[in-house]
Amino acid sequence: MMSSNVYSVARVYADVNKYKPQEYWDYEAHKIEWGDIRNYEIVSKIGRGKYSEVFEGVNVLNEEACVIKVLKPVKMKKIYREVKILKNLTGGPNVIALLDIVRDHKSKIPALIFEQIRNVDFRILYPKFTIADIQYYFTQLLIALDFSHLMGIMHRDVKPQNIMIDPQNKKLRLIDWGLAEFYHAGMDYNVRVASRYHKGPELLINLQQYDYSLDLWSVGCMLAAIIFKKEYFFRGDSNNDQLVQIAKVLGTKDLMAYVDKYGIKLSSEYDSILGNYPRKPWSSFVNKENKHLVLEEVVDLIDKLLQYDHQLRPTAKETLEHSFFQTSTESARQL
Ligand SMILES: Nc1ncnc2c1ncn2[C@@H]1O[C@H](COP(=O)(O)OP(=O)(O)OP(=O)(O)O)[C@@H](O)[C@H]1O
Repeated sequence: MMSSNVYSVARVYADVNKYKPQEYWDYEAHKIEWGDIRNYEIVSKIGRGKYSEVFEGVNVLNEEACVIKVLKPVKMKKIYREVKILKNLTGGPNVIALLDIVRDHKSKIPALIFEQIRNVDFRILYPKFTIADIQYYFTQLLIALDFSHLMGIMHRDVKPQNIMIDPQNKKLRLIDWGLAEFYHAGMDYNVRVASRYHKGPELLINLQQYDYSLDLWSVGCMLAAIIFKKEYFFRGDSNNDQLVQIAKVLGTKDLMAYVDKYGIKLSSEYDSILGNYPRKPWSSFVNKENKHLVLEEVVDLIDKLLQYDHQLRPTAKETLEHSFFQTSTESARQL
């Protein structure tokens, strides 16, 4: 919904959809061209998400492996949105490629056919990362995000589970565009997006005019988790507690300044739980296990990404230009 009170607009790519033809972003008008379901066979089950069941499959025409994402019954509008966004982004760097869309004759249940990535689970992969691996894979992720933002699309669910990495081929693909949305300046968006540990403060304070910078918060959460060797960096046990966990690190004072800057009134549910937390220095997270990863430059980048104020976070492109990605492991200094 377009708001009559515009209080926040993206610093970059704010007008891209304004200059694209309506059929680019008007996903409800999109007509799906259905492929032939007989071209695909299920091989085995890989995963189950909130919105789908995912299988490894094969294209029987060319014997090529693929992934079959069978959608659970949700609003057709959400399916149209995911398909339109995938069609707009397929072929872009490090974005999962949508190969076909089919549906079951009887049930009419749709399935999306994707390229298959030989993913290694992040709980196995990330703990083994060297600084060079972190630089390489975050570069690949940021390239995908900058491309998607340039195309007027926020992902809104960046998290390890949605980043497929095939370490043998050093291939990274950003998947699951099911929560992604077109950005229109001045639009009020639903804050019930992203998964809890990667939700930006804007979502938790109910600031609806958020933008691409939401994805950079999630990137910051992932980077901090890997560098400081925690499975998740902010781990709340409810949405409200998620903001408390953030405030325990970034402090309550800056949170209040953020809320005031955009004229947001904090929900009274926070009154009793937010406390008066001081800012924690990043050095307090350093320990024996992680200190070889905690370089000055990467801490500076984490500090810039994990800012309450979404407008102050670096963009995907600015992040790519950060000195961390120019640092060689030999010359780097630990914090
Ligand atoms: N192209 C792919 N290659 C390899 N594995 C994939 C691919 N696409 C999906 N998967 C696997 O299937 C899981 C679920 O896929 P996806 O995230 O698209 O579905 P979802 O229903 O939206 O999930 P969620 O509810 O977790 O957001 C992924 O986390 C991943 O493990």
